[in-house]
Amino acid sequence: MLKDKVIGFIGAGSMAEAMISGIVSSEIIPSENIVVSNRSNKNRLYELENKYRVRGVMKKDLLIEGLDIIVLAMKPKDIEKALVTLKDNIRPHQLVLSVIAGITTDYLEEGLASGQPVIRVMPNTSSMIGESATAISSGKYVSSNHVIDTRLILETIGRVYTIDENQMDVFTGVAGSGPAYFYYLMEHMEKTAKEAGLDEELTRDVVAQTILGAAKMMQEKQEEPSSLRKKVTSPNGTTAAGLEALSENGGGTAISAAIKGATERSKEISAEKARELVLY
Ligand SMILES: NC(=O)C1=CN([C@@H]2O[C@H](COP(=O)(O)OP(=O)(O)OC[C@H]3O[C@@H](n4cnc5c(N)ncnc54)[C@H](OP(=O)(O)O)[C@@H]3O)[C@@H](O)[C@H]2O)C=CC1
Ligand SMILES: O=C(O)[C@@H]1CCC=N1
Repeated sequence: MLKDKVIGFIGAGSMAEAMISGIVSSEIIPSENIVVSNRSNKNRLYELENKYRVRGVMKKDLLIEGLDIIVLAMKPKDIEKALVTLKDNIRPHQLVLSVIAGITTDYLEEGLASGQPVIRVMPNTSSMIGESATAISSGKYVSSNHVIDTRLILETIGRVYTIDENQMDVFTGVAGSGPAYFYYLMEHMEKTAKEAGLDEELTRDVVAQTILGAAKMMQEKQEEPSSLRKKVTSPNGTTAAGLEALSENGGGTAISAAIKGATERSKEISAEKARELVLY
């Protein structure tokens, strides 16, 4: 039973918190069965303990043996050292979920004891409110029960998609990094509206509600975005003028470039790590 399992987050940053927040509010795993750890920032562990009633433990005191599910939630640069410690303590039945961008299941399987079940996961920070778009790809040693448990956990933080691992880089570019593009867009919408005299508090709400409404229209009406866009755009109207300015200023190209840039960075991290493995 999932509620009897102990889940340990190695890494106590924004992504770990976003996932913990979603999991704790769903009560699928009791908060006393959730452990979170880092290497140096004790205050951060106190903060998470107080907010979510989980257990905060410094890395050196973390009993890996006591965990059923281990979530790797550190930056890519820190994974190599983390694997060295894990390899000595991990047991074959323990399931490893990695949310680290660019880190492949091959890399993790290589770095851990042979036959370790590993699932690569790409959530986003909307996990915090149960609205993540999360992808999963299984490694070679994962059973169907591992996938069932993983999906049950991740469904508490939003929608879950099973994809081939070769699509993980672009998924990361679209959905892992995606919220940041919308925040950037919102920053610019807010700034421009404020400069034109719209009330600041009102603007914040209006911008968020406009994006939320557009996203829900896509989900609920199951219509192509281009078709929805056309319905907003009256001939010779305000939207046509707005879209023309957007296109003239490289709006579409900029969005594609953002996704391609993030996708390439994910591929680059995988390649860097694969090279390190060869040298090791
Ligand atoms: N933020 C996001 O939107 C998303 C992030 N991700 C992925 O999640 C991962 C974490 O990102 P994010 O939360 O933003 O990063 P943060 O920098 O906020 O957090 C990283 C955490 O890892 C800890 N850490 C590093 N090495 C170790 C170790 N060996 N043992 C225990 N703790 C360790 C750090 O604390 P200390 O230094 O004290 O050890 C820190 O708490 C990244 O790999 C990223 O690719 C994936 C999807 C979305
Ligand atoms: O910026 C990053 O590398 C991480 C991965 C996806 C979102 N944040």
